[in-house]
Amino acid sequence: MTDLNPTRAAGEELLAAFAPKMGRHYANGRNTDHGPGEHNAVSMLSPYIRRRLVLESDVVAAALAAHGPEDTEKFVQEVIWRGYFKGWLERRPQVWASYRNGLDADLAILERNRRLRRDVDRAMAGQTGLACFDAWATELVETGYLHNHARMWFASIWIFTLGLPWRLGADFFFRHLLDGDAASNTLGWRWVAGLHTRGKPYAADAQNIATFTAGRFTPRRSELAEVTQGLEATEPDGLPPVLPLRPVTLPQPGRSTALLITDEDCRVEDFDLAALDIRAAAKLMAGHLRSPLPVSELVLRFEDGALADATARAGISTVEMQANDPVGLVRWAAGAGATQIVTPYVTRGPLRDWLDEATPALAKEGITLCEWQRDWDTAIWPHATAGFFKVKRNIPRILEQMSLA
Ligand SMILES: Cc1cc2nc3c(=O)[nH]c(=O)nc-3n(C[C@H](O)[C@H](O)[C@H](O)COP(=O)(O)OP(=O)(O)OC[C@H]3O[C@@H](n4cnc5c(N)ncnc54)[C@H](O)[C@@H]3O)c2cc1C
Repeated sequence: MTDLNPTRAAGEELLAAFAPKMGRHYANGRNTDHGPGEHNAVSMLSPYIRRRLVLESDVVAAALAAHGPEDTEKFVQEVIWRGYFKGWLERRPQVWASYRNGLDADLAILERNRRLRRDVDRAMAGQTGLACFDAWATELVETGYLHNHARMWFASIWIFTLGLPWRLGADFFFRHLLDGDAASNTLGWRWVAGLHTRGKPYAADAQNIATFTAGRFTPRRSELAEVTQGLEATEPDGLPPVLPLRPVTLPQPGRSTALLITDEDCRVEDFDLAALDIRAAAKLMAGHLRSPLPVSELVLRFEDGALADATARAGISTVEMQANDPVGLVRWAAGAGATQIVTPYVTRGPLRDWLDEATPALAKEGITLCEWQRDWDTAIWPHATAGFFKVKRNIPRILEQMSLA
């Protein structure tokens, strides 16, 4: 994974190479984790899709063109899971806020509790003595990727066998995954913990691990906790209510504009740049916001490369900006005489939090934050109010809306 090139061209090459496998090959083989360097039954497109170097709609179109709707059902569903999770978090932003607050509290406890500190450090260093878990911790740190099944097993063992706080595990993932995404990661962990589909925690099973690692790992049953209950009791009030989608201010043609390119969406060339009076443009490095702890160099380098590639494709010269003090954003835009900052829609997560912090200061300067939205998101998000089933039921309609059916 470390040799992945963070460009649209490299993502599209990977997409073309995997397209022949998006049908039955994927459906039959996707659950097996063959280990680092051998992840051939899954696409490994996630770092590209996460940054929209490759679009979900292009991935789905390639699958359908190569195999037709029946054979690609599973693959298309998996791609749509991402949109489901993103929409779900857009509609329940309280869950993101409580994750971040809870993480701060967990990190404060870690400072005081030496035993917990030792156990968490051992888990992250791959030194628990449980061979499969230790190998996945090492793979994650060294490559920035884990197979989906390994993510499920790892999270389950972290929570139920090692008894460690789930948010510290989610944070460990978020700091190291090249595809790290606030929605997929937070909700993936919550799902394993039994907090998303409440009362249905995911149990890592010894036989299942042996089967789906093709015998690379054969943990004993006694080494893994028997999971009888999830973490629902830690959230006795249940899930917060579904909120309406955040209203979006669209860019206005002709207004003096500061263009912001972030790794939320690295294909600004898809939008109508020519309609804008662009006075300044910046690529914003925000990967370090993922966590209060240091974020992996692999992640930061991938972001840097993706932003350089995005800027080159947009054909616009940019300054580089670090997402530090949000007032810096205001100064930059005001200094360029901009009355609107334009960027592709920024979903719930660390970058959104940072932009929200800047919003009052922007308003004081008379600068509006405007966003472009993608049809893919607007097609899925209205259905992302409950379980995945509701979205799944609507997949034919979503594909039709996207002219993909
Ligand atoms: C605890 C946990 C944490 C996770 N954290 C992240 C994360 O931070 N970022 C992330 O992109 N995915 C996350 N996932 C989902 C999934 O594991 C990855 O998207 C997938 O493993 C990426 O590998 P791939 O590109 O080879 O997937 P493929 O199987 O080839 O799937 C194609 C694409 O579909 C999407 N996708 C597939 N499965 C899922 C899923 N279960 N949920 C959401 N999208 C999916 C991804 O964009 C992926 O690139 C997490 C899952 C779990 C259980």
